[in-house]
Amino acid sequence: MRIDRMELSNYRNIETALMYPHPNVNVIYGKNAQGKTNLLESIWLCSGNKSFRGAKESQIIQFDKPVFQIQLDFSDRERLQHISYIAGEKRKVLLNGVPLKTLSELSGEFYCVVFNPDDLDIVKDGPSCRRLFLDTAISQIKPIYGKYLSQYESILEQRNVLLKEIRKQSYPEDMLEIWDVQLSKLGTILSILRKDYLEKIKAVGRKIYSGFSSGNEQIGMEYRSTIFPESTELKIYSDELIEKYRRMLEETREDDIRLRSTTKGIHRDDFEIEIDGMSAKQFGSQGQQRSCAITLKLSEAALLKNITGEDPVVLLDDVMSELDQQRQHYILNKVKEFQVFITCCDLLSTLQLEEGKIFYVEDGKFIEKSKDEL
Ligand SMILES: Nc1ncnc2c1ncn2[C@@H]1O[C@H](COP(=O)(O)OP(=O)(O)OP(=O)(O)O)[C@@H](O)[C@H]1O
Repeated sequence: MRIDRMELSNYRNIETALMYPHPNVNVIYGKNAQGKTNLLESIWLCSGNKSFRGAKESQIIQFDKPVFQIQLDFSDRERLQHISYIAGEKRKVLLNGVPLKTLSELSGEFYCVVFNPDDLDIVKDGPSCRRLFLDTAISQIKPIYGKYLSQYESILEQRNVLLKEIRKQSYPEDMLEIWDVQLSKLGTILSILRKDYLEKIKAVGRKIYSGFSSGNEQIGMEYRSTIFPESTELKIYSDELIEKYRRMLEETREDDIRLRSTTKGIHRDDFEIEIDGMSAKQFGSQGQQRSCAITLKLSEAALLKNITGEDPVVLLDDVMSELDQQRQHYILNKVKEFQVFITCCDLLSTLQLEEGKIFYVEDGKFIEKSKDEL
C-alpha cells in the first residue's frame, strides 16, 4: 500500500500542503512544533482510527477555520483509490467518490501502523500497556477477537460488582459460578489467541531486532499468563483448558471477595520482552528499549501484511532520538518492504538517508529537499 499523493488544508498548523511521497522512505525533517506529527496524524486518520493523540476533530481544524480536508490518493495491490476526508460541523468521508456511513469503513481499505513516543510505554510501563498493544494489534487482523474481548470485559465487570455484593453479604457466593464459566470460556480463547500472536511477533521481531543491533543482540518475548503458568499449553481450545481456568477462579475466590476484584485472568496477564535473556524493562538502555518498541511496531506491520496481503503504511514519529548511528541507519535504509514516513529533528540523522525523499517542514509548510540543499 502506497500513498501516491496527498493534499491537506486547514489541518492544525498546515494551511495547505501538497506532497508526492516516495514509495519507500520519506523523512519529514524540521524543528520542534513545525507540523511533522500533524502530517502523520492526518495519514493515520485515513486508516479509520481516531487521532493517536486523542484529539477530537474539532481540535484538529485550524484555529478560526470552518473545516479541515485531507485528500489521499493511494494504491494497493489491485487499484488506485482515493479518500476524501472533510470534517467541520459535520464529517464527510468519501472512498472513491462513495460516501461512507462510518469512519471504521476505512479500516479495511487503508492500513497503517504508527509508532509514537508514547509507545515506549509498551516496554517501559506496566502490563496494561502491553495488553493494549496485543489487544489492538490482534483486533485489527481478527475482528472476532475484539468482540470476545468486549464480552469478557463486560462479564468481568458484572463479576466484580457481584464480588462487592457478596462481600456485603447481600448475595451467596455460589452466584459467581455462572460468571466463572463464561469468563473461563472467553478467557481461554483470548489467552490462546494472544499467545499465538505473540509467537508470530517473536519470530518476525527476532529478524528485525537483529538488523537493528547488527546481529549483536537477540530479542525474546514470553507470554505470562496468570492462569496458565506453562504458557506452552496454550495451543488448542479444549474443555480441559477451560476447566483449568474455571478452577483457578474458584481457588482465588476467597481473595477475590476480600479484594472485591477478580485477581486472575487475562485482564492481569502480561508479556515479557527480553534482550539476550534479560528483561528489557529492568535492564535495557534507552536505545535498546526504543529499539524493542519499534521492533514490535514493525513486526505488527509485517504480520498485517502476511494476513491481509497488503503492506501497511508505517508512520514513525520521533524514532531517531536515543538511537546510535547504526540503528538510525537501519531504520532509514533497511525497512524497505513498506512505505515509511519518519519524522526527525536532527539533520545528521536525515543525512544518512540513502534512497527516498526528504521533506523539510517549517511553520506548516512542506518543501521537498535534496540532501545537498539541507
Ligand atoms: N488546531 C490547530 N490549529 C493551528 N495550529 C495548531 C492546531 N493544533 C496544533 N497546532 C500547532 O501545531 C504545532 C505542532 O505541530 P506538531 O505537533 O506537528 O509539531 P512537530 O513538528 O511534530 O514537533 P516536535 O518535533 O516538537 O514533536 C504547534 O505549533 C501547535 O500550536
